[in-house]
Amino acid sequence: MRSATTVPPPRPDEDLDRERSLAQVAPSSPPVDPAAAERAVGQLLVALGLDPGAPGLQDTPRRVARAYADLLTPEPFALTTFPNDEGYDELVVVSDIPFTSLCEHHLLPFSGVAHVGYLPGSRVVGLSKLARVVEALSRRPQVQERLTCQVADLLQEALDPDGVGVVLEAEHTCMSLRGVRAVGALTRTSALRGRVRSDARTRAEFLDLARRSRS
Ligand SMILES: Nc1nc2c(ncn2[C@@H]2O[C@H](COP(=O)(O)OP(=O)(O)OP(=O)(O)O)[C@@H](O)[C@H]2O)c(=O)[nH]1
Ligand SMILES: [Zn+2]
Repeated sequence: MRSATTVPPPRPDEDLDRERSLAQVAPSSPPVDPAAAERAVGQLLVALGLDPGAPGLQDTPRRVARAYADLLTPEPFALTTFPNDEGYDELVVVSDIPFTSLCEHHLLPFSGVAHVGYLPGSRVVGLSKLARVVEALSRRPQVQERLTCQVADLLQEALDPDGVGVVLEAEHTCMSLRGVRAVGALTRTSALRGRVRSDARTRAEFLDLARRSRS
């Protein structure tokens, strides 16, 4: 049986608990105010010594406001799960999930790939939803460590699997385009939960699968 909102086993009060925990980990942010954002970008141009009336810059406030609205607006989705009828009890790993997030210190993008795996309990999750979780949590001001933990915690809470593993590899443009200008420097973070963390064999297997990714 397909389920778009809940994870087993079905206990009457449990569905509500899980939905609540999902909302806590991934709360929807207030909507962007496009007109206010556009005005603010216009003021920023002036403060930076630029002429917002110059031919090439006339539409820039609107474009920049829309670009940031895009980067900060996650696409809603349902975390569809299915009963684990086959009793599948090995790791499921989706690797090389591309993502882009916004560094909360500079509001510059950091981007790379995520490797997300879990050890199923009584339900399995739709594979695309692993990528959607990464995407949804990326579209907010972040630091890479928090994003990594939020992906792991959301899956652990919503799916109640035997374990979760998340590895993120990203390049931060705040560190490559400006400042120290360390072009190509890659930051790797990981968050392991349940048996993926506590069981040495499972942990090693997950990290090996994540390492064997294309990147
Ligand atoms: N831990 C962590 N640090 C980050 C992340 N994104 C950016 N930073 C760092 O946040 C720090 C902010 O440091 P500040 O000294 O306040 O800012 P800054 O003067 O612009 O620093 P520089 O980048 O060194 O020029 C920098 O070291 C960034 O590299 C992240 O995802 N995780
Ligand atoms: Zn930054």
